[in-house]
Amino acid sequence: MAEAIMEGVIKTNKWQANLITIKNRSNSGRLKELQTKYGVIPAPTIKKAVSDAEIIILAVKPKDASQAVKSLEPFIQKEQLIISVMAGISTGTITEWTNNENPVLRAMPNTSASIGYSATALSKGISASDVHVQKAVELFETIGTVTLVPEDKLHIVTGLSGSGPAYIYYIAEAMQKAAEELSLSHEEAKTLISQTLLGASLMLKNTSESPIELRKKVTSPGGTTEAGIGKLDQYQVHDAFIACIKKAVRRSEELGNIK
Ligand SMILES: NC(=O)C1=CN([C@@H]2O[C@H](COP(=O)(O)OP(=O)(O)OC[C@H]3O[C@@H](n4cnc5c(N)ncnc54)[C@H](OP(=O)(O)O)[C@@H]3O)[C@@H](O)[C@H]2O)C=CC1
Ligand SMILES: O=C(O)[C@@H]1CCC=N1
Repeated sequence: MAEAIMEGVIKTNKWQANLITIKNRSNSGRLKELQTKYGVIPAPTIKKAVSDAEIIILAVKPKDASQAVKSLEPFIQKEQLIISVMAGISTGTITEWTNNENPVLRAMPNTSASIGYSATALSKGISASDVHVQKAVELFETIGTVTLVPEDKLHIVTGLSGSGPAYIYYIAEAMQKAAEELSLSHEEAKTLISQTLLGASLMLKNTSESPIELRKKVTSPGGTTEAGIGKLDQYQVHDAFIACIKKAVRRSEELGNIK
């Protein structure tokens, strides 16, 4: 996720790559690769990574979060803005782990950040001000849209739009498999599927019509769409998607209980 954010941000030319410092746990080859690809600067130590930063972005897996965030504690300076993209983990927990009163915000972007199309939601912790929120909005608007939500809604956002690209890729995988089984070439199928998803997405975004209205327009009585959707209904795909999102939301809540 950190790569998707840095790729998107650098592409806009609003943020210089050589002002972005990166640090991971142990994979130095990966840091070198990112340096070569984007011109960002690997930090040899956590101290170096943190000390001069205006904004610290936390993007480790929730299972590693406690150890990673606590390791920053000795080096964090007053006024540094901390932004976490970690699923589930609250601003309150991050404040506890860093043992200071620094402003903490949470962002839930998605991997479409790498091409400037993230749907990011932002929430602020109690020590963050509107000025901090504005700074984060400016940052995340370089990689897509930003929606401000109260922190207790971030679990929902995580299950919906944080994980969301994967649900769409799951559908795309099935469409691709069907097309190839039915003898379209890989490239023919890919072009048709990606443009279909893009067009449908732009229709949702740019018209005032609801998904159900748009779907009805495609569905001629007695036609192919009706036959196809009948099969989806038979497999209860609609209900399965609702269950999928609710399950992902619950998982975000569980991740938030990590100590
Ligand atoms: N992937 C996604 O679509 C999204 C992910 N997120 C959130 O982003 C976070 C990262 O997810 P993702 O990018 O998929 O995970 P990755 O496994 O790809 O990246 C995690 C990174 O954390 C580093 N790391 C682990 N422990 C430490 C530590 N103690 N100190 C410094 N660095 C450490 C790892 O370094 P090393 O490789 O050296 O171990 C690795 O570079 C998660 O919290 C997730 O919830 C949010 C929105 C979307
Ligand atoms: O799968 C995950 O836990 C992360 C959070 C949202 C998307 N990926």
